[in-house]
Amino acid sequence: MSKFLSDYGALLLLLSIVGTWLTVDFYQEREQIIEESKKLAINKSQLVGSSVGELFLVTDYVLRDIIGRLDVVKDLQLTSKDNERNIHLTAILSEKLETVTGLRDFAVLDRDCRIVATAKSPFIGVNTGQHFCGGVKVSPGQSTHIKYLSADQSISGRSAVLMSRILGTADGIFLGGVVAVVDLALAQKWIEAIHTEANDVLAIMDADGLLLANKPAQPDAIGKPVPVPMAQFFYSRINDPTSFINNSPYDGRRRITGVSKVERFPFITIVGFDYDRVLKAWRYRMWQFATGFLLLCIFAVIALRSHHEALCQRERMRKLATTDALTNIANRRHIMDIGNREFTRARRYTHSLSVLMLDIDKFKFINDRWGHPVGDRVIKELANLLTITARDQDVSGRLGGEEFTVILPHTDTSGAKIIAERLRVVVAEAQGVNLDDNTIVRFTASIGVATLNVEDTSFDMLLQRADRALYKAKENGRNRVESDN
Ligand SMILES: Nc1nc2c(ncn2[C@@H]2O[C@H](COP(=O)(O)OP(=O)(O)OP(=O)(O)O)[C@@H](O)[C@H]2O)c(=O)[nH]1
Repeated sequence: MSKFLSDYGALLLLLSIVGTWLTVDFYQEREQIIEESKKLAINKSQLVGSSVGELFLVTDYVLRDIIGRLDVVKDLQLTSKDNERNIHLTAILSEKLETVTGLRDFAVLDRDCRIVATAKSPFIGVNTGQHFCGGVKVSPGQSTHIKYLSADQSISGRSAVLMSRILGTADGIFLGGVVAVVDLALAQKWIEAIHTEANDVLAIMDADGLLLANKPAQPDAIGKPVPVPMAQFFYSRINDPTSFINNSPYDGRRRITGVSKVERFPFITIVGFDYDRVLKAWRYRMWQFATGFLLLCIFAVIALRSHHEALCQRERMRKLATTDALTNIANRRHIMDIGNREFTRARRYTHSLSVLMLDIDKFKFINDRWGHPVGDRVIKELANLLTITARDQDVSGRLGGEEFTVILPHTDTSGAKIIAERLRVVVAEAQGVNLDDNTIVRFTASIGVATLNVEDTSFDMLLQRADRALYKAKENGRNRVESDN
């Protein structure tokens, strides 16, 4: 596994970088979509607000117009007996009522807040009991007041928004005024006509936090306080339009909500976009990418694993083909390949090249005395000694039986003899092979040395000369080094 990681770590790292980059990119895109939706929700709430404002602006103009036509002394002290003036006033109010859609009635109030004339309703003489009545100080000159009236507060028994334009003296004494009764059903109808996507919401709230109209319609909630978190955006607490993500207090759905004040009038408009719908396309794309990326990762890991397996298999085959099974050093074919390559190179670049031929002395005796398995152990031990004694650039191999060779690149005769002698000593002085009965089988080796000369036409020839030198070493008493040069 660790080899797999080290071989393919770069690719896996690249995959994790791409994965991280995709995650960050998707996260940023999601944030951007939410931010844009927040802005859009604010814009839409302002748009709704400006339409609401327009309705009240028109009403306000009409109220101003009516108040301009009033005779403060006569009209605001009118009694039901003053029939002629009453008819005249009713005519004005009725005519004006025609000009604005969504108004239920107009009423003129006297200084005691009693209705002295109306366009339609029969409530003459009734005290409206508005908040500016009852001797409280009002603004000097004309001022506008808006108030939601629930069905049980209303003299008509129907909920409405009262828009009043009143007159005050310079000392703030209420002189009377005109009231427009705005039909909330119209606001509800009007808000329902605004296009919304599935699960989006629209709402209008008054300055006291009461719900005036909403989409989808919830008649039971109209005129009641809006629950948190919308309620925290009561008129007096916000100035600038604001947006947030919340779970609706009505249906529990998560929404991106924009809230803004209606300009000049005490209303708040709320627009909520369904969170899931806003992010639907993004989520779809994210899952597409995530699935694609996951499949790519799985595919990459499978492909890399099989590639890795193939490489390991090839490496195993190569080792099997080039390594001697008993000793784990180069086998005859491999050492001959290396020898041929070194021979060509030495010839071409006129380097020196030497070979050693080793043979365990009296090996037949070892086999006969202790058996073949012990003989094998001796062969393995010699291979081990060769490996640890040879220099990095030297290559040892087993030619067969108890015969070994060591190829010494860039090594002349004297150097080769020194190495051979060192090897001979190492073998002769080695611990030997320790048997179960504590018998120690020691052994020696004879070594033939040959160094490349001009007459050698192949590596094989060089090896034959080393073999001749080995034969000489055997003849001269074994456990010795002889050279053919
Ligand atoms: N245990 C074991 N013996 C082997 C292997 N290959 C060859 N032999 C034996 O090695 C012995 C080689 O002996 P010889 O070539 O006669 O020479 P020697 O006894 O080593 O005598 P000198 O080389 O003259 O010192 C033979 O008995 C072979 O059977 C092997 O892989 N394992």
